[in-house]
Amino acid sequence: MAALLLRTSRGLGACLRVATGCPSPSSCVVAAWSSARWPREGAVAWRTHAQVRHYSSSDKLSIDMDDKTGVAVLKLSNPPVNSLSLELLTELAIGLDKLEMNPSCRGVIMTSAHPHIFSAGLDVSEMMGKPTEHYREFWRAVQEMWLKLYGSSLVTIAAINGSSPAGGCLMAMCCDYRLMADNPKYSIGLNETKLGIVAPFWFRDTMMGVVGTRVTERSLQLGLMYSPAEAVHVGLVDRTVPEETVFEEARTEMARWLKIPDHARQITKSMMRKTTIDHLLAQRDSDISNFANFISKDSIQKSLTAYMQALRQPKK
Ligand SMILES: CCCCCCC/C=C/C(=O)SCCNC(=O)CCNC(=O)[C@H](O)C(C)(C)COP(=O)(O)OP(=O)(O)OC[C@H]1O[C@@H](n2cnc3c(N)ncnc32)[C@H](O)[C@@H]1OP(=O)(O)O
Repeated sequence: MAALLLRTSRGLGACLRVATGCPSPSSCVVAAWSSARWPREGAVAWRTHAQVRHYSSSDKLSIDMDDKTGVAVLKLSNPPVNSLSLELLTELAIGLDKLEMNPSCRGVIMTSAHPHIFSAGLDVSEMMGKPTEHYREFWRAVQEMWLKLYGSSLVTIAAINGSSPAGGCLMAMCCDYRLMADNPKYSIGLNETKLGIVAPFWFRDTMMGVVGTRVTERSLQLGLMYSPAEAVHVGLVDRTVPEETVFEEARTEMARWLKIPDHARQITKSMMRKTTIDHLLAQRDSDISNFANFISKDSIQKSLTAYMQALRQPKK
């Protein structure tokens, strides 16, 4: 059974389907894993160094897979602030898919190649002054990235080595465990309301799964950004570590998680996340339409413009 599960794993959906004997992807967890886009041969350059394989199809993302340990390191590398553009989101989904399909991969550490910023969240320029079709395509890519990361059957650990607002916080919350550099200058949280926009239900559900209903309600309404210490206090981050040790601590934590038999951990993870994933899958198209309608409104475009202008002002 264990071997069968491991060999057939294609994200949490397949994992629970095999475990429960459910034949129909549509009635199970993650039906939307797109095999049509997998593998994208030709777009991916492979380099081999001993047991570490590097692959990426973009300079905005690097993925190093160590066949010996079964651990991949996924580094966001989209200067200046690792904002999640359509291109980066697409590469992330493809990269996660690739790791999911790699039988020697058991865990992923997600981190940033840039010091001080984990990710600034969604690229606001993708949500401003564009045609509706672009908004639809962008939002589908945001959903896809979330489905792949939140629905991953691998152990996922966020090594948060800098600030992580909004979509950056969402990515970290999708992971199984979060370590953050203890630098008080950094902050993390879902600050959408401060931009005059509203985090959708699946952002909310992801946060509720991490910190519970009350903290989520307060955090979302006020668009709260937490310092690393505060984030630990509310449970948004599991622990803080000295800045220079974030990555090594993530490796040590990963080793702990990998001691658990994959099939048991995967089925448990799937059980915990199934309802949330199903919720988005059932409403995927209407969620895209909602986003495109909402973001196209003049009042929302004005809010985003004002927010970006304020961001460009010299910092006090
Ligand atoms: C039904 C409707 C649903 C709608 C839901 C939408 C959900 C949205 C989710 C999101 O993720 S929205 C994005 C929210 N992100 C933020 O609010 C972060 C804003 N950025 C910052 O707070 C800071 O930039 C930083 C990340 C803390 C880094 O600070 P630092 O001082 O190091 O750099 P800056 O000088 O501020 O920025 C450099 C450069 O980058 C631009 N920039 C920053 N963030 C973004 C971004 N998210 N998207 C696009 N561009 C960004 C910033 O404007 C600067 O540009 P230039 O001035 O150099 O041109």
